[in-house]
Amino acid sequence: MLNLFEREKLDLQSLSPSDTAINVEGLNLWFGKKQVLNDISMKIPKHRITALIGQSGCGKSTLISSFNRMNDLVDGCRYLGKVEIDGRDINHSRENVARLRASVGMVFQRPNPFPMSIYENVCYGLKLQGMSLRRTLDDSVEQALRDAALWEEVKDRLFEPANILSGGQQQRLVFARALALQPDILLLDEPTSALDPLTTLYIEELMISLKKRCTVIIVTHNMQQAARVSDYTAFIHQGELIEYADSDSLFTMPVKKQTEDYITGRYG
Ligand SMILES: Nc1ncnc2c1ncn2[C@@H]1O[C@H](COP(=O)(O)OP(=O)(O)OP(=O)(O)O)[C@@H](O)[C@H]1O
Repeated sequence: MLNLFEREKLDLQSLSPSDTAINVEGLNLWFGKKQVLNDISMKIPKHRITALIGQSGCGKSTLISSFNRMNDLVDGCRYLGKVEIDGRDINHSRENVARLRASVGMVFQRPNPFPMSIYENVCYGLKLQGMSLRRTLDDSVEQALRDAALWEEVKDRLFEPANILSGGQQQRLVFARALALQPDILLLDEPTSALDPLTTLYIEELMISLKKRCTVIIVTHNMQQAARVSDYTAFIHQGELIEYADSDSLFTMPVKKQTEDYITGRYG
């Protein structure tokens, strides 16, 4: 059931620009004096799910946060190297960061609905973008909630506070909030680690269905999850990209010993 959108394997080394969602070239990143990312180069394919795995503190969240410049919010952060989206260097001083963050959405580990109604949560970003027509907002909210598989559960209480929802419902609400902006890329930072197994399955199916319309990048500590949902997996160790391959190969025939040790639970 989960492999509905299986496609041919792409050669990650020679991805064409039209197949590339994000092109990372020689990315180094420091928080103060501490180097957290070390010369990372990788091309992330469009309309696929790419998983980032690795020990706690290896730099996974920092790496995905460099895809929508969330690290800009951290004092003392500096970087060298390139992150290109649609051929644009997103770190260029002329980059419109608000527009970047709308097209590269992010969902975090813990559901973080805003302290407002379910409806207002979903249309928050749309209103910021200037959408004000009630009818258009209503349609967008309904569509985003349907896309996040939450509509049926909330359609009769859209104007109630979002915090009355269960944890799993709140996480789907956060997905709806990101999806309402029709992102090209969705960054998911351990999106199911606070959820029960059934809701996790729900969210995994949602991720797979999202591939049709956007590129999904997921940070996960759950190896089974990475193997189940992702097309490609990158293993990161102490800020370095150790191995990056299609998930079938990486999980069944890892090339590097460090990858094998990690996926077999010998460390981490
Ligand atoms: N805001 C920050 N200021 C300073 N150091 C930071 C900051 N955020 C992260 N770091 C450090 O950068 C390194 C990488 O952290 P990061 O959160 O990217 O790792 P991770 O692989 O996502 O870890 P986890 O799996 O535990 O979430 C860690 O050593 C962490 O302490």
